[in-house]
Order: sequence, then structure tokens, then C-alpha cells
Amino acid sequence: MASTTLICDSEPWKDLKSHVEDFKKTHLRDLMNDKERCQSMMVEFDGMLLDYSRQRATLDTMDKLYQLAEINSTENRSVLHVALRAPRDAVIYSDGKNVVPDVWNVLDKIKDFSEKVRSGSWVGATGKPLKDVIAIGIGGSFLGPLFVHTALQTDPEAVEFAKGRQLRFLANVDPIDVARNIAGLNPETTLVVVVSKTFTTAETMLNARTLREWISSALGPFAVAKHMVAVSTNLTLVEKFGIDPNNAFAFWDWVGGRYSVCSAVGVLPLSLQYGFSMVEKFLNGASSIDQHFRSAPFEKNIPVLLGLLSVWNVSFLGYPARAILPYSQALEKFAPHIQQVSMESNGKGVSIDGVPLPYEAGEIDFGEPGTNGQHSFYQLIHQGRVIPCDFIGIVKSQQPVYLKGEVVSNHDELMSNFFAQPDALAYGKTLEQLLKENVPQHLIPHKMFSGNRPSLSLLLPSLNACNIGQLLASYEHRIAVEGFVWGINSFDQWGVELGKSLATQVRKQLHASRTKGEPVEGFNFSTTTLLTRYLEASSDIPADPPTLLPRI
Ligand SMILES: O=P(O)(O)OC[C@H]1O[C@](O)(CO)[C@@H](O)[C@@H]1O
Repeated sequence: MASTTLICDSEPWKDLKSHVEDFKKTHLRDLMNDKERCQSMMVEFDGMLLDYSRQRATLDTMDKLYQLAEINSTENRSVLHVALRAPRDAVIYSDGKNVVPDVWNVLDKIKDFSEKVRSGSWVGATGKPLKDVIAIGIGGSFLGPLFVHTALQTDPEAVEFAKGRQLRFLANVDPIDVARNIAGLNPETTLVVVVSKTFTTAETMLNARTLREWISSALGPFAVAKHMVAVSTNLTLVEKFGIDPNNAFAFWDWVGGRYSVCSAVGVLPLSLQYGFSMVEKFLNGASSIDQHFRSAPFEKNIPVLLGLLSVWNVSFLGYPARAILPYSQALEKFAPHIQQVSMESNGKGVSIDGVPLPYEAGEIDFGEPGTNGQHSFYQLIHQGRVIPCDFIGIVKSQQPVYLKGEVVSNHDELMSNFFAQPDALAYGKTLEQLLKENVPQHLIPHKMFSGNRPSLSLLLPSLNACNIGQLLASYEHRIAVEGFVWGINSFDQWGVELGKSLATQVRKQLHASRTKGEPVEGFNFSTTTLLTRYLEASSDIPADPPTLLPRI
């Protein structure tokens, strides 16, 4: 395709546009009766089953989507973060250099360091073992590791490896987050990992300076060398900050922040908590999906199918959002992570060549574990706006509970909902059904469900380190597929810059007003009023206060 040509000018796109018009009259109730169609819409990889029969699509739709994918395929566009979990003998080039040996050098260094900390051979400044870790980082330097940590936290194998240890994440620049993170921890037994690709992110650096103060005020400035390590691409700034470069774990510019959980960003804190061997299983799981993504034909390729269905839902059926609904509390941080990966990657208004997009791209992602979400926003999904849903279920619970005398186990209870919801959305409830149930006339409009609401179900055999890696990689590739088809650059994020630079202007104003009493200037009426109110109402804060660390 010529560089400035948009995908919407292609024949497959136009074909899908006319197809969607004919297709709009079809109801999922009827589509679900076609067994052959349903069977073809079930795809399995390594025990992970994707059932997309409840998507508003036919096999014909799928064929047309495959043709679309052929145009903007991933060919010649490397998704380099796969190198982070590639086997030692793999060869993956970035700028003419095989990057796999560099990746493994860092992994070996993490293995060595985390074993020393975990075994107690690396001790803190007062000779005590470091049993607690606070990882400071934000965005991609936080959400992925938090998701994996939360998912592993109740895995029986991981529980054993984590005995006696704690891992916490400090992300928000809000001092309340600092207070909550250090609450109950002793600097003598705490290791702080500063995670920042650039080592310039304002929130992370302020939090890093705050915890450096927490450590040095308790143990003396020399303690920093034993209690603070870093993960970054900018080793010069790491050293300038006062962290020994020997205790810095590198990654590289070719790793996008939101795709960095498999680099030292995630591997270091997770290895400190669970041991490197556990984290290796997670990396292997992700790598197995990388191979599947590379080799499986489109119609059997889980990430490709997921990505194409998203494009269909957003750009053709006009559904702007997607709900991510894991029926597992262990996956409670999955949706927040995918929000960043997806919305920071594909929330774009121009093509990769800078041409404004005449079609919708990007998705609004949100989600909550089931069944909690059912008691929160599902009402809107059932009877309000149409929001395609991803239902994620687990066959074997990490923590099975059976109560004698109950009809089913607690996990079966959870999964009953996982199986019921997609059908409720697809079929809805008709007037005939309501009449049969003798529903009073005045309640009929309120109790009617239109149905025809799309979803897909992903059933994983269990939730261990390997499956968690597979789930992560499936979504990472899905999002890349969407970006490739839409013809956008999924690996930049200029949209987050404007707010950051305006915050710099506000920060300068707050400093000038507090220290020199300068009036608020250079802002619009609204911001001036709000800033003035804020400054006046907090004027009891001294201009040059003593260092104050939270104590709770
Ligand atoms: O790792 P860093 O450089 O501190 O950046 C943190 C995050 O900030 C962002 O640039 C967005 O503001 C993300 O893309 C990134 O993951």
C-alpha cells in the first residue's frame, strides 16, 4: 500500500462497509442457531479456548476481515518487545543488531541479584535482609507489573515462593500514595526499585527523591547504595540520582513503556517477590503466544482474531467501547493494564503518515472482575449502550473452595455467571417471553432486553505464571493488530505531553506565589480563579517548609 493511502480506500474496507449494511438486520439469536458457524468460531491454543460465536459476525464477515488484514499486515513492522521473552538462542534484530544476547545479559543479572536479595546474602545498611520491596514507577513502568503481581498473588506455587516477602507499588505523586506504601515498613528491611524508562518522569522522580529521603533520614546517606536500585534506559541519569550503576538494570529504546512488563521493568520486582524461575514461566507463556501469533493462519490465530473483531466492532458496527470482564479476582488489575496498552497505543486521530483518519480508531476500554461488575455497570451493557464484552474465565481456580451442603463449589458459582451473561446479552428477552411470564403491561418496556449484544469468551485452563503470560501477550498482539489495520502508529503517545507541559507552567506559578507572593498570571479566568482559591486556602503552608515525611 502506498504510504499516504488510508485503509478505508481499499477494496476490502469498502466491501466490509457494504457488508455491514446488509448485515445489520441479522440477530445473534439466529446466528447462534447455526452450529457450523459456531463451531468455526471456536479456536484453541495450548488449552486456551476462544469462542467468538457471539460476535455480530458471520464466516463471510471473517473472510472479509482476513482480506483487510492482508493489506496492513504486520509484515516488515517489527513488534520488538517479543525479544524480551525470546529463547536465549533466538535472533531478533533491531537496527541491524541481534538484541537477544543483551536481553539475556540483563535477565541473568536480575536472576543473580534477586537470588542474593531473597537468600539474604545481599543485606541492607544495618545488616538485615531486605524482605520488602517498593517499586516506584507510573504508566507502563507500573501497570503491567502490578497486573502480573496481582494475578500471581494467590497462585499456590507463587504463594510458596513469596513467603515472608511483600511487594508494593508506588505510582501516584499524591503523598497519600507514599504514606500508604511506606506504612508498616521499616527502611532497614526495604529495597526500593525505581522504574522509569526515561528517568525523567516527574511523578516517579519526586517519589524516588521522597523515598531516598525516607531511607537516608533513617539510615544515613550511604544506605541508599544498599537500599535503592533502578530499572531504566537512561543509566547516566540513574547514576546522577545517586544509584550505583552496578545496581541498575537496563532496557532499551526499542521497548515501548506499555509493552515493557517482560523487560527488567516487570522481571526485577517480580523476581524479587517470587523468584526468577517463576518469572521465567511467565516469560515462556508470553513467548508461546508470540510463536503462535507468528505462525498460525489468520483463522486460527487468537490475537489476529481478537484484533480483527475489535476493528469490526469499532470501525464498522460503530461500537466505541469494550468491556474486559475477567471472572477471576486475581485478574482485577488486567483491565487497568489493558486500558493503558490499548488506549495509549491506539488512541490516535491520524495515520502513521500524519493523515487525519476519516474513520473511528481506538477503543474505550474498561472493566472489572465478575461478578462484581454485574452489580455495577452491567445494567447499561444489558439495556443501555451496546458494549462488546470480553468474558475471561478460568477452569481451575487458584483457590478452590467447596462448602458442604452448597449446591455447587464457590468457583462453580462464579463460573455459572461467566457462562450465563454472554447468552443473556446475545438473546435478550422478547415480548413473547414476557407475556408468557404474565409480566404486567406497564413493566413490559422495562423488562424487555433487545439482545443482539456481542461478546466473546476466553476460557483458560488455569491461572498460573504461564497462562498469565499467554493472556498478556494475546492482548498485546491484539492491540498491535488493531493498530496495523487502522494504519496508525501504536508505539508513540504524543497525546500525554500537552498536559505535562501545562503542569510545568502551573508548578512554576505555585512556587512563585508561595515563595514570592506573586499573583496568578497567564491563565484563563477559570484556572486563575481555581489556582487563587487553592493558594489562598492553603496559605498556612510555609514557603520553605522543613522536610516532612508521612507517618501512618
Ligand atoms: O517509564 P517512564 O519513562 O517513567 O514513563 C512512564 C510512562 O509515562 C508515559 O510516557 C505516559 O506519560 C508512558 O508511556 C510511560 O509508560
